[in-house]
Parts: sequence; C-alpha cells; structure tokens
Amino acid sequence: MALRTLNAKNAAALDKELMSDGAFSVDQLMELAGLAVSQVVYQLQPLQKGRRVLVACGPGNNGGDGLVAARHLWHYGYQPTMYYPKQSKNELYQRLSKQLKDLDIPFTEDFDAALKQTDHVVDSIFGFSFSGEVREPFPKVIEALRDTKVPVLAVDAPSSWNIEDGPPDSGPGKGFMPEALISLTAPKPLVQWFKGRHFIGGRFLSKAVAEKYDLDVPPYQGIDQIVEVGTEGQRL
Ligand SMILES: NC(=O)C1=CN([C@@H]2O[C@H](COP(=O)(O)OP(=O)(O)OC[C@H]3O[C@@H](n4cnc5c(N)ncnc54)[C@H](OP(=O)(O)O)[C@@H]3O)[C@@H](O)[C@H]2O)[C@H](O)CC1
Ligand SMILES: [K+]
Repeated sequence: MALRTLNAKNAAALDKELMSDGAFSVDQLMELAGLAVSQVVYQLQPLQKGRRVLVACGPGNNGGDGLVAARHLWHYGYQPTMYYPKQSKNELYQRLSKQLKDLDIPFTEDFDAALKQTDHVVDSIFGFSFSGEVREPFPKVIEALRDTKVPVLAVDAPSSWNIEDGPPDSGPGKGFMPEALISLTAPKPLVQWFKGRHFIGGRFLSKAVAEKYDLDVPPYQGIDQIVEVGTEGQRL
C-alpha cells in the first residue's frame, strides 16, 4: 500500500490547523519533529559508528527541527556541531539556540571544514516552504551536501528539491540524493523520486485530522517516534 502524500499547500494548512483547532503550540510540534529526527540518526548512525553529527539549519521551522534534534543527540552521547548561517530573531529559535550553547555545542561558520570532520549530516535547511532557486548563502552548502561521501539525513525534504516536482534539473541541488529522509507527518509528493531509506515521524495526528487531510497514520510501534517505510520510499 502506498502511503498517501501531502502537498506543500496542505502541509502548511495542516500545520496551521494543528496549531489552532488542534490546540498544539509550534514548540510542541517542533519538539516532536526534532525528537523523531534524533531517533532516525540513532538508528542510522549508532554511537559506536561515530558520534560527530553536523546539523545544517535553515532560517525556518525546518531549521528549528534541526536545533531540537541536536539537543536530543547531545543527550544520547553524540557530538553535534551546528551550521546555522541565517539565525532568525524569532524567540523560539533563539531559545533553542541558547539551549544548545548552554550544552557547549559549537556553532561553526565554515561548513566545508565541518563537513570534513563529521560522521553524519542532518540536512534541516529547507522543508515544505522551499521554493524557487536556492539563494545565498546556501548554494555552496547544497553543492557540498550533493558531493560529500558522508551520509546525509534530510528532514522533510532533501533541501533544494521542489516539494511537488522532486529533484531539480539544474542548480546546486541537481544530483543531490541523501542517504535517508524523514518525512514529517506525511510524505510529500517528492518522495516518489527518493531512492534512499525513508522514515516517517511526527507522531501527533489524530484519526479525524488524518481523515480530513486524506492521510495515513503510520504503524508506530511502542514508544517509537519513527517508522521506516520501504526502500521504494512511499511504500509500507
Ligand atoms: N507538521 C509538521 O510535520 C511539522 C513540521 N515542521 C517543520 O517545518 C517545516 C516547514 O517550515 P517553514 O518555516 O514553513 O519553512 P521552511 O523551514 O521549509 O523554509 C522557510 C525558510 O526558507 C527560506 N527559503 C525558502 N525558499 C528559499 C530559497 N529558494 N532560497 C533560500 N531560502 C529559501 C525562507 O526564506 P525567506 O527569505 O523567504 O524568508 C524561509 O525563511 C517542515 O518542512 C518541517 O520540517 C515544524 O517543525 C512543525 C511541525
Ligand atoms: K531539509
């Protein structure tokens, strides 16, 4: 059975609904999203395989998921390094950044150097609100992610991919295929082009909301915040 997908417009509408009618706060949703991201890293990169995780964060909520994931990873015993070149003044992101600084987690401005000294990368640069051509300062970062041999976990979307149409056919993201992807709440249409390991996270959908948005609630087991779906991406 193919998991039903959620386009960018409906993903934004669903987020809005969860935070109004659903009575969630953005902090809560981001905490659960980031927790799920950290669980995928733990599964893909057990501590004994190398503890260094470079977390690349963009300016929006996708970046916020990365900030949350880094905190959880630190508590599991990883050594996160943050690349967060466009830091928002938004109070939530500032608090999340402060929490990381209080754990002495380093923030770097030199992405290329950090990439040479890491065991794993979390791509939380752009999620479902990405559109158009990649703007500065991110083109070089996307190129480096495209070319690196270090495994990359993409959060919600491989950054630079179009949410509906998938991988770009020009620009820095052409040829970028991360090793793994975690779709939050539900896969986006781009998953049909994705070739790596695919997980679903964001365990907060009620049956009523899932029905309204024509989505599947994946079969989460026990206390897991993630479910791996088949190598064909969208299949259970
Ligand atoms: N329900 C859930 O599953 C939850 C998902 N979450 C995560 O939130 C993101 C969506 O977050 P949003 O803040 O709407 O947007 P993004 O983070 O995807 O991106 C917005 C920023 O990206 C910049 N942007 C957009 N296009 C470009 C581009 N071509 N070049 C450079 N920068 C770009 C944009 O910048 P502006 O200059 O336009 O302001 C935005 O700042 C979702 O994918 C999940 O990961 C939440 O955590 C909550 C629950
Ligand atoms: K991403």
